[in-house]
Amino acid sequence: MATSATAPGPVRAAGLAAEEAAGRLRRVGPNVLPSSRPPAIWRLLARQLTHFFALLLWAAAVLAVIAGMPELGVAIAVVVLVNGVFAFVQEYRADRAADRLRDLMPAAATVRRDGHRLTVAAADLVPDDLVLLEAGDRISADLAVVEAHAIAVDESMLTGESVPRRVTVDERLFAGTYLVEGAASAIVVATGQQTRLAGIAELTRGATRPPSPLAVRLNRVVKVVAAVAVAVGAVFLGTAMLLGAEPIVAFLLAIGVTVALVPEGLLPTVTLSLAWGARRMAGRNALVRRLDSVETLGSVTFICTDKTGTLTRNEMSAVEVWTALGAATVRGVGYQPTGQIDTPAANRDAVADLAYAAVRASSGRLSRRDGQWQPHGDPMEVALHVLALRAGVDVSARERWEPATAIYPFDSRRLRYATVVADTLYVKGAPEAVLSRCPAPPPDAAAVARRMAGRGLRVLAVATRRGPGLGAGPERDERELELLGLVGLADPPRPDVGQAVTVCRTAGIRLAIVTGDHAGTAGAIAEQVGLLGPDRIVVEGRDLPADDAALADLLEHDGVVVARARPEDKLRITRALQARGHVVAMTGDGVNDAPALRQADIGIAMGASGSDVAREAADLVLLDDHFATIVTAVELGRATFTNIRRFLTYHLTDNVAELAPFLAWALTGGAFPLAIGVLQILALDIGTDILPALALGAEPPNARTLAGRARTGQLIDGAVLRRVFGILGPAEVLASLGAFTAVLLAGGWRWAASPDAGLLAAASGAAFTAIVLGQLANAFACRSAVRPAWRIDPRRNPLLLGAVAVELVLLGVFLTVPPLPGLLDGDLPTALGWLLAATAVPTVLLSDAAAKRARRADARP
Ligand SMILES: Nc1ncnc2c1ncn2[C@@H]1O[C@H](COP(=O)(O)OP(=O)(O)OP(=O)(O)O)[C@@H](O)[C@H]1O
Repeated sequence: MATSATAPGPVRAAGLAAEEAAGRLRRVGPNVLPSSRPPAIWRLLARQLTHFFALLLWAAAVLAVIAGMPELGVAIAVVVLVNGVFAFVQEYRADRAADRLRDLMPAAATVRRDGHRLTVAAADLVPDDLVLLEAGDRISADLAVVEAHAIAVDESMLTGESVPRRVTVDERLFAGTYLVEGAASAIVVATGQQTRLAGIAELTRGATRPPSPLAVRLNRVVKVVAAVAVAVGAVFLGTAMLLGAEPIVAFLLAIGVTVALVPEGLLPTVTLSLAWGARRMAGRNALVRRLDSVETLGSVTFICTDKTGTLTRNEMSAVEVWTALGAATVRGVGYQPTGQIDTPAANRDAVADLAYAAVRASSGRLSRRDGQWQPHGDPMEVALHVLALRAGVDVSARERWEPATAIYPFDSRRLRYATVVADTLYVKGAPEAVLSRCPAPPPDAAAVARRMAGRGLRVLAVATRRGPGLGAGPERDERELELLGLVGLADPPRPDVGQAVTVCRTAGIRLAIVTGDHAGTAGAIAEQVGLLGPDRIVVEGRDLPADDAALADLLEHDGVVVARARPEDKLRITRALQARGHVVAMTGDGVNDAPALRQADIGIAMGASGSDVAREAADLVLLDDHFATIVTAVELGRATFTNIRRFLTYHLTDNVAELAPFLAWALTGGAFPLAIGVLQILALDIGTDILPALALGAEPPNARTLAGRARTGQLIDGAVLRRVFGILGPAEVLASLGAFTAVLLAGGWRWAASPDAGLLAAASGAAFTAIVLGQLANAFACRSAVRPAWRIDPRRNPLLLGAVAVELVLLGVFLTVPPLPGLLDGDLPTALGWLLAATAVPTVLLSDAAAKRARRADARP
């Protein structure tokens, strides 16, 4: 490994003065890329009005006007316009929601200013700032390297080259790339528009995103329904011609029917409902990076979580120290450097030496600013600094006299971190990774480490080596070590993890801990939070079964702990579970976790800790790093998925009710009059139906959301189709055609006769009213797939109450406000018509409840 270091000059080492930085920021402006201006609104709208389908409809509208049916022409035009505007508004809002999500997680950078290490917003970087980088960091400006410790950068986003490039002092690092190995400090040479990335961003702007898998699936649904609509149109055309209608009139009516039945509004409604889901998740600290992850989250069946920070608080404190001279107990509060170390006097110096060595082999520090102690970097390393201060070691002073000459940063292969200071090497790391490099470790060291881990402590071994010739790289230097002792760090479990684990178990979601930590530590924490399964399986990464099927078998025992897992183990585990049909959520925070995060159905990274590389590869970022937040996100994902099914069920039922009159008319060869016309269908589709469908998309999660297994995959499955075509649709058809026929018969109509226009309009008004009222009842029925509508508290979805109120007002308008009744061919129903139309409500509610009851009875053993 190439290692080079030149100590930065005295001015550079302290970084810019804060005042100077602020002045420069005012002069050169913030370090942001020119924002990619969204395309003009009129352009987006125009796109919705001119796609292939819309153009066909425009042509049909013109034809209709020419053929002397202006009301049909206008109606078709209204459909195109309303659908276009509707799709535009929803897409626009969903895009906005996605933008806001991005803004929630601003990029940060670590700099040195006035000699202090600070975290600043990447946008505040200015030329000549001294930036401190560690493996996993995103590079936020163009930089010149002044100090390099075995660094490599991933420049694939700029050059397409996927092999990381080794970089040494004086070379350039470019904004938008990632440091994937080592540690470095570098000076900012260009920010914002001046960076190389800005030039490239200019080129790629306007590139279109590929459609998401969900969009592809939904498009399929829309296509199937559209095909049905076209078929119905064709049957209609044939029948009309057989009955002697003029071909052009028949043709246009057929187009009208087809238009009416195609659910163009479906896709945007789904998108909006995903955006709602994403917004709710963001409100609960779960940030999805793509909208369709909302839906995938709902179908997660297996969660692999790590430990530190997710199950535990990531508030480490060194509580035990062991040296060859004896044990020590550390007492103190949080990061307060005051505290006490209980140990025999003879051991004090050994403990102090160990603590100093541990801090030197770290980069995390505690520093004092404005009278406050503040942690910087890895909380575990900060805890070691606290330990050193409690042992009475003035680390900062000694560090100033003894600067590091080489650093071998921690990586998940070596499991060690080492620093060379002149003729001394300081090392800390996982006990087995350090003890194996000590020729003569104290005989009981390994046993002590195991005992500490068994109590749930994270254990580090600290060692040193003295002598000339150091600085030749970790492989050469990290040998013949002399063990200084062990440190046990406590990191208490988060309080509400236990509950979240229980929720997962009721939701049929399997769990596993996949951690880089020691088996003893991980097993103890798993036990404490109730995650360890009844079989108490704790296995190390290297002992995992070589065969993927056997690996999946092992993990299917719920609550398995995989300790000392390497990044490649995470990738294998993900693949093996996916091959079993699991939808896998996998957490990761390190640079090397990126492949596993990409492979997982839901890759989860941490917003508070963890690397930028992992966040970039993830689908979900936990702002609070908390395991319970994963469970919340899954719950909201399921709720969103259920809502999409709810309004699909609602919408398709309406289509059945709209189709039936045409089928009845066509199948009887016109002997049974057409109960509703094309314009009435349009009034239903783009009038009364829209708001309740949207309101169903906002149904809040309920107690049942997380009870039982996830329903994966299909939005429209057998259950939805049975409900639509077997229960809800027929109930509405029965009520509407029943009302229609009864009004006709009461008005003196006989089979195969043409009813007079007034009677037909009154009967048609009754049929129309029945469908609207049936849909009203249907909206409440669709709120649950298992409970009768009247068992669900209506106040839980006030939007729906508002939506049905509007629906009723619209019904009144369509029936009474001229010229609408004349245009729609539907008059105010007669008293009998009203009465029968009103039966749609109990018909829909009761048949739905009966079906739900029957299904429940079936489900019982
Ligand atoms: N900064 C460090 N310096 C030295 N050793 C470390 C450091 N961080 C971790 N280790 C050692 O490496 C082991 C693995 O750590 P790593 O951070 O890879 O685990 P992880 O998978 O992130 O753990 P978790 O699941 O707890 O988040 C630890 O148990 C510890 O012994």
